[in-house]
Formats: sequence, structure tokens, C-alpha cells
Amino acid sequence: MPSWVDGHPAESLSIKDRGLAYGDGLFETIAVRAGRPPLLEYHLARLAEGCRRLGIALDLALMRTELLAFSAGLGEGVAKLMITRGEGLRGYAPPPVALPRRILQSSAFPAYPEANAEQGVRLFPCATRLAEQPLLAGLKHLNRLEQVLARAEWQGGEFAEGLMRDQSGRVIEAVFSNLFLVRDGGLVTPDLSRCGVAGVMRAALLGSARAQGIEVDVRDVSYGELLQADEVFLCNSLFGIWPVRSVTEQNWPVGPLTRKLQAIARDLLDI
Ligand SMILES: C=C(O[C@@H]1C=C(C(=O)O)C=C[C@H]1N)C(=O)O
Ligand SMILES: Cc1ncc(COP(=O)(O)O)c(C=O)c1O
Repeated sequence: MPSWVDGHPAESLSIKDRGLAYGDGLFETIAVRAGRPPLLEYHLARLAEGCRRLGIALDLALMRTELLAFSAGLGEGVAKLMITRGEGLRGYAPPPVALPRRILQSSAFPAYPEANAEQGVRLFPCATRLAEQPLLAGLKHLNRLEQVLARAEWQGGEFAEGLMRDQSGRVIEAVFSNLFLVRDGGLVTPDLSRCGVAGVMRAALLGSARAQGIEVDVRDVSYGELLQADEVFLCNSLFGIWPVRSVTEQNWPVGPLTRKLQAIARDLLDI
């Protein structure tokens, strides 16, 4: 599968890269179908926000053109885009002038069991807690050690995902997806102003739900409220929506609103 660095085929990059040294950068995990990324503009919007907040001077127009060309060559699969601040010497201070590095890797779609979407998944209750840092909240930056530690908490196939809470015990998301709950026919999804990744599938579903007149609440969610939900589901830019069937002592059905939004997610991903 091809990989590019700064727009050219390459399999390596400088050891001076700040993404390697400090996680000084951002990434996007982009589904590509029939040679195009269905959620391209959502990915570019999140990337632009991340570059703005980190002060990385990325040429978005160039990035769009490059992603379209890479996707056309890939056809079907996952394009993983990493943007770093570029090269630097030792020390945290961002260099006054830094040329961002653009890294594109490709891979096949993960072979998730069909049952995850059809029958739903069990959530592992992760002990790892998300640190609160509003300056980075929502960004898909390259500092993913919390997710690495959380994902290492369970092995085997009993649990397809893990529940992530913050230091105050608020429900935030899952390890590699966002979380929604359904209460009285309306949608609730955790506020991500302190921590968590604002997923592109989450953004697309919020827009679709509002356009269909479905009440949507973005706010703090306690663990107790999660357990009281009528339906729970996860979403991300690769698998769309997985219904959640259980976490520890609580079980849920696959509900009607989850199924309705699952069909919308499939359309958004051109599945
Ligand atoms: C961890 C990555 O991306 C996340 C993982 C998935 C997935 O495995 O389904 C999808 C999107 C991201 N939340 C990655 O290395 O790209
Ligand atoms: C920690 C985390 N939360 C949520 C998501 C879902 O994001 P998206 O919908 O952009 O795939 C991801 C995937 O990138 C993630 O790694």
C-alpha cells in the first residue's frame, strides 16, 4: 500500500521530525471509497482547526489536492494523514519558521466483525481516565498515550471498545470512537470542551440529526445517566455506528433511533 511524505512516495522521514520527538502534530483517519474520501471536508475542517490552535501553518488547499490525488490512487481503504510541525532541534520551543510535514499512509479497512454493527458491542469499563486540557480538547493530535494505555486494559474479542471517562468521572467517549445516548427520543452526546476527540462522524451525525428535527443535546453526561439511557451507540469515520449492548452491569437493546442513524452513517460513508 502506498505512502507519501510531502507529496512524494516515501517510506521514511527525518529523525528530527517534531511529531516523533514531541507528538507535535495532528492526524486524520480517512475512509476512502471508490477513489474518494466521503467525509473529506469534515476531516479538513477539523485539521484546519487543529492547525489554527497549534499554530501550524498548513496550506489547506494543497492538502485537499494531495488527499484527493492519494485517494484516487488508493481506491478503497484507509488513508491516514499525519501533519507534524516539521523539523526542529532539541527543545520544546516551536522553531520560528517550520515547514509542516505531510505524511500519508494507506491500509485496508479493518476487518471488523459484521456482528458489531448488526448485534452491537460490549464496552470494557476502562480505568484509564482522560486528562482535562481545554487547549487541546477536541483535537485529533498525535499525543495518544491515554488511548494506548486504555486499549491495553483488555485483550481478546469479548469487548470491541472501551468506555472512557475523565478525571471527574464524566462519560466522554470510547477509546477510538465517540459515544451517543438516546433518552426519550432525543440524542445526547458528551461535551468535549475539556478532553476527548471531536470525531468527524460525530459532527456529521449531529448535523444530520438536527436537519431531521431530532433533538440533540451536547452536554456533560454522568455514568449514572449513561446507565439510564434508552439506547447507546458509538461512531467513528471508519465503522460508522456500532450499537452498544452492555457496559458492566447494564444492558441495552439495539434501539430504533440507533438503527435510523446507522443507515444515515452508512450513506455518509458511501457504504
Ligand atoms: C487510531 C487510529 O484512528 C482511530 C481508529 C479507528 C478505528 O480503528 O476504527 C478509526 C478512526 C480513529 N478513531 C489510527 O491509527 O488511525
Ligand atoms: C480518541 C478518539 N475519539 C473519537 C474518534 C472518532 O473520530 P472520527 O469520527 O473522526 O473517526 C477517534 C478516531 O479518530 C479517536 O481516536
